[in-house]
Amino acid sequence: MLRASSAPHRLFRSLAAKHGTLTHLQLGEIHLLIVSSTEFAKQVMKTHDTVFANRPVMLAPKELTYDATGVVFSPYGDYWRHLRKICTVEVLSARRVRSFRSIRVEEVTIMCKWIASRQGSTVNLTERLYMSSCEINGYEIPTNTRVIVNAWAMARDPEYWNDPEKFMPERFEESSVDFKGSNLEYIPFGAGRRMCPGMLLGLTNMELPLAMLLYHFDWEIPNGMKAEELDMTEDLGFVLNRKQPLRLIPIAKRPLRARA
Ligand code: HEM
Repeated sequence: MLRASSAPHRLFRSLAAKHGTLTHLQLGEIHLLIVSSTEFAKQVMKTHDTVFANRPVMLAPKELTYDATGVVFSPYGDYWRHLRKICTVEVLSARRVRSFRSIRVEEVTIMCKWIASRQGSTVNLTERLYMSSCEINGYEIPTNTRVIVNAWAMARDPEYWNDPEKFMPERFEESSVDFKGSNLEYIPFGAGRRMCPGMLLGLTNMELPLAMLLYHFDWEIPNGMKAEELDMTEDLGFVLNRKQPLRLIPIAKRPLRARA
């Protein structure tokens, strides 16, 4: 298990294939419940949402976030509810996200100008674009069990997806599945009470740069490599990253106009 710790999402998926999509692990005194199917994720994130909305007390967040007093790591309760309200109503509301539009456009234009100045040479895109106890299915889940919902595995479940490992964005064109937490087979922003409150800001900050990069440039893979040959190895950090940076060659397609 320790050897597989750089890809726990893969390890947990293979454990699920062998032992079932609700797996209990005991690591010393810590109970860990790994949920790898939409059916059980629904129990955790919808049916028993309040029970699982808590966060474990962990050393790193305590040290790094002023005794876990931020919204991400604070325990479920009145204090978290208060912070969450400030986040959704004041900091991350649609009105607030819209109000930063001009800054967003300015920043993305600066990035595109930089890319245009590197036309024909290879640019590193990954660097540049960072932009209480309860019962489930007859099993008694002890208090303080830590739950990991393997959203990565669920988004690749052949029961829900055709050709699940294939990058095929067009699969969403005719589909009613969205990413806002109601379809548990696809939950990049989580689901339930602790779902990401920054979804709108995150999406807005992704959509504009992506649209401008595709509108103004064509992109070529260096060294005559084919798309299938790109190294897609994953690297686990706070989120799942590419191990090798994405290096592509920008070819200017439509000129960037100066904005007022
Ligand atoms: C594409 C970008 C983003 C993705 C994919 C993402 C994804 C997530 C996920 C999966 C969670 C955990 C949800 C759960 O436990 O069910 C989360 C929580 C959270 N996210 Fe995001 N997020 C993004 C952008 C942002 C941004 C831009 C902000 C704010 C500036 C933000 C603030 C938060 C906060 C505060 C929480 C904790 C909420 C709580 O515990 O109540 N996120 N995010």
